[in-house]
Parts: sequence; structure tokens; C-alpha cells
Amino acid sequence: MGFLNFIGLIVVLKFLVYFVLFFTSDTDLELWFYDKFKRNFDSFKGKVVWITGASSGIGEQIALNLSKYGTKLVLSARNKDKLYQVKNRCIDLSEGKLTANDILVLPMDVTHISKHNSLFDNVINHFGKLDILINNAGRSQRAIWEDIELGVDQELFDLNVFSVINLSRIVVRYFNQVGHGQLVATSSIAGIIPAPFSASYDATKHALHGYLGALRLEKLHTNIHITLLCPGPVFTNFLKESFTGRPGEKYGLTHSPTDNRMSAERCAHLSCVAIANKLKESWMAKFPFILILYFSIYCPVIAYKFYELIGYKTINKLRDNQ
Ligand SMILES: NC(=O)c1ccc[n+]([C@@H]2O[C@H](COP(=O)([O-])OP(=O)(O)OC[C@H]3O[C@@H](n4cnc5c(N)ncnc54)[C@H](O)[C@@H]3O)[C@@H](O)[C@H]2O)c1
Repeated sequence: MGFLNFIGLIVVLKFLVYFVLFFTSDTDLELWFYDKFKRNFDSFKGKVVWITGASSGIGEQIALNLSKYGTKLVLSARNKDKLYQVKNRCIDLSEGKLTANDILVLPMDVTHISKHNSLFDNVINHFGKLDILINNAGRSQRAIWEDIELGVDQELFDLNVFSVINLSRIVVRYFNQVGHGQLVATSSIAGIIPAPFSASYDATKHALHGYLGALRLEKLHTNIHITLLCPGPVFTNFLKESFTGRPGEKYGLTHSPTDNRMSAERCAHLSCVAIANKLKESWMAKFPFILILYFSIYCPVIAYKFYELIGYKTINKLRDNQ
């Protein structure tokens, strides 16, 4: 076989593998590889991980997952009772690896940034160290672009961006002192490509990529790692809790069990694979979202033709089943 034929065969085989993965996998290729061959969950043992938004959804499931590997946890959200329920489930799931003292319930409203320093001190006083911060607390939005009041943009940025950046700066200064650490943020596919009817939310998640992407470059050649988790639609309280265009209003929609969404358990499992392997950015979503994401990034012209063809209503139906 001639050399060019050989190269041609490799290219065809590569595209065949990509094609099969696009239609069968719910992750990007890197995350798929690590999930199949190198989960590295043992690395969580003995680490101290602080999770915000740990009272429900993805944050709760990440906490439950990590407890199985003997990870010491700091659980934060606003609802103390729910956090204690999560703590008790974590202790049960750990099968003796964790005691009550290994899980600190630290209630907080992440938008109260003046309290971040003292809450961080609580963590260090309790455990003597912090290895990983998972900035997961957040809310979404459903609203028509021109109907969004500026107050909603501001509230969403306070919650999804400024609280994350303020807490992360405190923690990164600490990581600088001790010489290592990992900063994680739950972004979204909407942080990479915009989705219709959630402009302020899309912008907050895009902002995280800007802030934390810059930090990642500044921390090249250090032992400080930044991981951005990018889920597509997941079954959680997310839509119910979403902002609309008007301050103080909640979208209030609940999912139907038949919606095309990933389970929070699967999303948390994949998130743990990404965190354990210190991956920089990981995508996780059911078909066809990963395929749309790849096309939008690598062939944007084709992606926009596709959007024009199917129209925004179909895009929204794909996303929320509405
Ligand atoms: N569910 C999805 O479809 C989806 C998709 C992509 C990204 N995400 C992201 O995942 C993260 C978790 O969301 P979820 O889907 O698990 O929803 P969820 O509503 O089940 O969980 C959100 C968590 O954040 C907490 N929270 C909200 N506001 C807070 C505040 N002011 N202070 C402290 N805690 C606060 C809630 O109490 C809860 O624990 C969010 O950052 C969200 O943007 C979700």
C-alpha cells in the first residue's frame, strides 16, 4: 500500500471513530477516554473538597460520589437542613471511610461576599487544609432578550460570576502559599456556545471561561489546576429555580421524565472523572448536544446553517422540550 493510501486510511479510520463516538458518547473525546480507561478516583482519598450548591442537583450528587472515595467534604448552600441530609447520606455511602467530623456543613449565601474570608477561615480551622474548591452554586434563566431587566443581569452576575471569582481569589491566594490546589467551576455548554432565551445566564457562564481561562494561563508550570465542567441539560431543580427577565420572579417549570436530559448522577460521575484527572474543560450532555458543540466550534458556518434550517423553536425544544 502506498504511503498516501496509508495516510488516507488513517484519516478515514479517525473520522469513523469520531463519528461513532459523536453518536454514542455523552462526553467530549478526552473525557470519554478518561472515563473508559483512567478514572483515577483513588486520588480523592484524604483530600478536602469544598462544594458550593451542595444541597441539591449536581452539587449534591458530586458530594455523594466523592464520599465513596473517602474524600473529606465541606458542604455549602443556603439551606442548612438540606445540607445535613446530604451529609448523613454521604456518611452512609462512605461505608465507614468518613465520620461526622470529616464533613463540615457550612451554610452560606454565596452572594454575601463580605463573609467569604471568614467562611474560608472556618474550613482551614476545621481541616487544616483545602485541596479542591468546586464552585457549583448557580441558577439559570429563561427570558426573551429584550424583555430582560438590568436588575436580573446584575443578580445573575452576582450569583454566577462575582461570588465565584471572589471566593476563588481567596482560595487561589491560599493555593499559592501551599504550592498546590485545584479550582473547579460548574460552567455549562451555554458557557461555550450561546443558547436562546437565557442571554444573561449564557453571558455569566462565558464570563467564567474568560476569568478562569486567564487564571489557567497565569498558573502554567505551577501545581495549581483549573477545571471547567460544562454540562448540557441535566435533571435537577434548575428550570424551576431559573430567573426570568423580571427581578424576583422564578421560571418554575418542572421537567418531564421523558425530557432529553442527563441524570444528575451521571453528570456528577463524569464531573468526578474530569476533576480527578485535572482536565481543563469537559463537556457532558446527551445526544445531540455534544455533536452540535463540536460543529459550532470547529465548523461554525455549517452550525449556523443548521440553526437557520431548524429555527430557534426547535433549538428550544431540543433544550427544554418546549
Ligand atoms: N441542570 C442543568 O441543566 C445544568 C446545565 C448546565 C450547567 N448547570 C450548572 O450546574 C450548577 C448546579 O445547578 P443544578 O442543575 O444542580 O441546579 P440545582 O438548582 O439543583 O442546584 C443549585 C444549587 O446552588 C445553590 N444555590 C443557588 N443560589 C445560591 C446562593 N445564592 N447561595 C448559595 N447556594 C446557592 C442551590 O441551593 C443548590 O444547592 C449551576 O451552576 C448550573 O449553572 C446546570
